[in-house]
Amino acid sequence: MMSLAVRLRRHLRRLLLLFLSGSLLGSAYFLLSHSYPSVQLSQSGDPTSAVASSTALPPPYRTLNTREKTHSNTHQQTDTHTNKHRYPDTPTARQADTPPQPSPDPPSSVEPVVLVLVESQYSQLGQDIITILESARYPFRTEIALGKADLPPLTDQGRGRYILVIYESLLKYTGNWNRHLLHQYCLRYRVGIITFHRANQNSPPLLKLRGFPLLLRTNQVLRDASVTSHSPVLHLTRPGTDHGPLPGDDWTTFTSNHSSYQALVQARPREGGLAAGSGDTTAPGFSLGLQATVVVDEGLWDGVRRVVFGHGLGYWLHRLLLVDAVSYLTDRKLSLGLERHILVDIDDIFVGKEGTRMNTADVKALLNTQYRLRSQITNFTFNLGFSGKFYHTGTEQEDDGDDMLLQYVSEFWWFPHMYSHMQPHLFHNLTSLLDQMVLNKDFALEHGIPVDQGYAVAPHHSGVYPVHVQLYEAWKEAWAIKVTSTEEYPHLKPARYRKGFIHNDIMVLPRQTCGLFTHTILYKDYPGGSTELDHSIRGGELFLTVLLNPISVFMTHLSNYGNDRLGLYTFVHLADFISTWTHLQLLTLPPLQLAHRYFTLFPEQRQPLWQNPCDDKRHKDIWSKEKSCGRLPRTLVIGPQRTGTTALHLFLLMHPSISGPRQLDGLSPYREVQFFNTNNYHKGIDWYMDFFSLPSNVSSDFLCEKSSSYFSSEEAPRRAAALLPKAKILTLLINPSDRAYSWYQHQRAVGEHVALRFSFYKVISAGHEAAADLRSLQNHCLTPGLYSTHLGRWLQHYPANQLLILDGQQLSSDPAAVMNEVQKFLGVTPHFNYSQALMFDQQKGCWREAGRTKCLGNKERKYPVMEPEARSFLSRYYREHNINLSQLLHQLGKPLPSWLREELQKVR
Ligand SMILES: Nc1ncnc2c1ncn2[C@@H]1O[C@H](COP(=O)(O)OS(=O)(=O)O)[C@@H](OP(=O)(O)O)[C@H]1O
Repeated sequence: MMSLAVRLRRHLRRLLLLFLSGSLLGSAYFLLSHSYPSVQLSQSGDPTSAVASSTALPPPYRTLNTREKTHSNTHQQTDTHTNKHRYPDTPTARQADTPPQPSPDPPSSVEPVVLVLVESQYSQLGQDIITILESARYPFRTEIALGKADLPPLTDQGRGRYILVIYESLLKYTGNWNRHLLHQYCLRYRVGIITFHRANQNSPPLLKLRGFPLLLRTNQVLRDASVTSHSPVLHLTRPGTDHGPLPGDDWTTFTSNHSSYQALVQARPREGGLAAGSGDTTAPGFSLGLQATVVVDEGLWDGVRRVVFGHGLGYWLHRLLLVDAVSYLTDRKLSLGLERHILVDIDDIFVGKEGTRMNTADVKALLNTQYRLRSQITNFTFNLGFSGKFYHTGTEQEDDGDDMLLQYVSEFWWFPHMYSHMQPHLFHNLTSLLDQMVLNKDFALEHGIPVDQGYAVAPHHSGVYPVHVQLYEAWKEAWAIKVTSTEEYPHLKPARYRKGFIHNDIMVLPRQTCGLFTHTILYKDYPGGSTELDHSIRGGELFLTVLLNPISVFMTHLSNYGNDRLGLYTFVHLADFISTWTHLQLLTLPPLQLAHRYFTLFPEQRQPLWQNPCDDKRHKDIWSKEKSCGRLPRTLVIGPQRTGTTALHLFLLMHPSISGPRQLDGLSPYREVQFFNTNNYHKGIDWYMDFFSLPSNVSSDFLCEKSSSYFSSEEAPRRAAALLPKAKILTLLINPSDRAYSWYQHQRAVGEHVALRFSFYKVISAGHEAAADLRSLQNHCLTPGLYSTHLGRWLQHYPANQLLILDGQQLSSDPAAVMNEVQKFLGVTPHFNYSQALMFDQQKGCWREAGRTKCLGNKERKYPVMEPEARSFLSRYYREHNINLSQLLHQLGKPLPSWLREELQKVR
């Protein structure tokens, strides 16, 4: 028998559907019938996708109560009260009796993207929100909440664009005249809202939000924040009380008489800080004498779930709760889970000046702490990195400490450093690197140190990133290394952007900072004062690092474990704080297992993205002096294929200041390096640079590389822009139909069977069911011609002024004019006179260097003209793309080539 609860739920669902369809239709009708020019509906006609920016918009669609009507005329966003009798509003009958419910079965069609509506680009709170989202790797989009009626489009063809909305300003949110559209969206897609109220000196002491059963008291001075137990928001957070004053004297607290609102955090007024009206805290969900600083609206009021903070994210507990609020309001879709892996490396074992090393008491403390930490961090084991050369080079007590470490060798994990702690990038010669490693390995074998852990670290990150290929080779050969770690990829800062990658089968894990460095040995001398370290542990940077990273590898040094034993202090207190305040399950895994886990969690990080080592001073400092960024090209000819790119490249190379790749590995001028678009990329930048000789003058001479399939490659623009952000990009366009035909004819000329078997028309018009080889040829014929798509991708990564689009037809008829344009664009000197240097060979039908006989570029092929049937098929096929291309060229302020004008005329 159907239970009452089930029947009630169904009834509510039906009511919700009725409400939704009614209000959505009503809104759509209203917006459409008033046809405000600034309100655009998406193709789906969904009113929640409206972009509303007009200041003349009507008040919200839903029935207003009397007070709201009065205020809506003046567009006043909040009511300021001192009169207790007017607080709080009684909900209208409809709201009280049948509150709309969020969809119980959320539609799957919502993008997992958070919409963040910030006050301005630079607002502190906005940046704090973004920092947390970025650190947690949650996709988000930021919009500036400008006008009172602004709302970005929320849907795209029936699909919800956002899984959660974070409004930096509660007043901007509640004061938005289109918030009913936002709420409809939230109801339909079960989307929640997080918002903050930051009071300032001008804030009235009491604020009643229009349309919400919520009263705000501002500028409160509070202490002893306690997280209430049993809140549905709590996931990572453990309830408890943070004793002591809350930072600042501008806290906002909330009271509500509606059961939808529950206190999540409550605090006591500090003496002298009690605000008027505090006696109202008898309302449901609020405790007597305590002020609610964070409240949860469970959606019983108007169907929308919210979490409202009465301060920014400067307070550590709010940062933790924000992570939980995101998880709660997205039904755990944006959630980091409870497991956190921590690996603590202790580097420089045996290295270090006398007086900064561990004695036997320190080693005992290390062992004891390791056992103690195992009760909070499963399997916790310190990972010791050693340089054998410095064994027994401390004081007598420190040498005893060395021996004690070796006595307990099996209690720890071990990894090799360089024998003499040398930086690997200084060794250009693989053999000398290997010699150093073998010395350390011999030391390890002699002292019973395990040599099979597969993990190694290089001093000062040297050679790990930027990659020193010799280091990777030597590691593999000497130690069979499979894992390393660095803080340098892609850059040291900001730390939250650090990633891993895999190169030459060695997994590189990102390393996090714990605030301890070789020189940090005394608590009292901690940079910025010892409280800095405590802040970092107690909810600050170090705590957040563990909170927001499923895997944290920390690097500490021997010197942090002698003297004050700051390393032990740090991790013991960190583990205590985490156990007190969170449900996180901490564990340690050996590096190899950890690395496998990391790349299972983040498979997209496996492939590296190489940057230019000279663009980061730290990278340059740990890059071999024998390598030079001068050996990276400054110009790329990207294609597409069959548009005259070989001729263009050879014309460029005629210029006295321009040179191309050396003819390595039998690379003829007609062969291409194809670095950015193929697996060659994984050979690393050393491989790429080996193609180029250092130009005589790095600043005025140009290295140029041409690979004509870069143009349509998905990967090439992103990779090229990461390594060569300042490069000038040259592309040649001809009619895409002719390009397709030229490719087909080229395939026939080189004896490609499928091209010989099928007519051009058969190739281009082949259906999905066609054989794979035919489809592949079709793809090569057609896809590069989707010019606007490919150009759009390059323009996502390069500014328009670094891209020159040339007319291939003109390169054929008047190359000197084109080359003059190119010279100007590149800023290359001296001016080279191509009119004199180039001659057209009538007999061969090609351009050649004056005085020489060889054709420059692929010779014009003699092949039959394209069948009219194929031409009109292709004109139709490319029609949309050609229109898009013309719009793109128009936006870029570039003239339309004649072939494009002709194609556009056909459209008409
Ligand atoms: N100066 C000049 N300007 C413009 N076009 C020229 C020039 N010289 C040769 N060609 C024609 O370019 C076609 C070959 O293009 P690519 O060199 O880009 O081919 S490839 O991608 O490197 O295979 C090839 O086209 P088809 O004639 O269709 O085969 C050549 O004729």
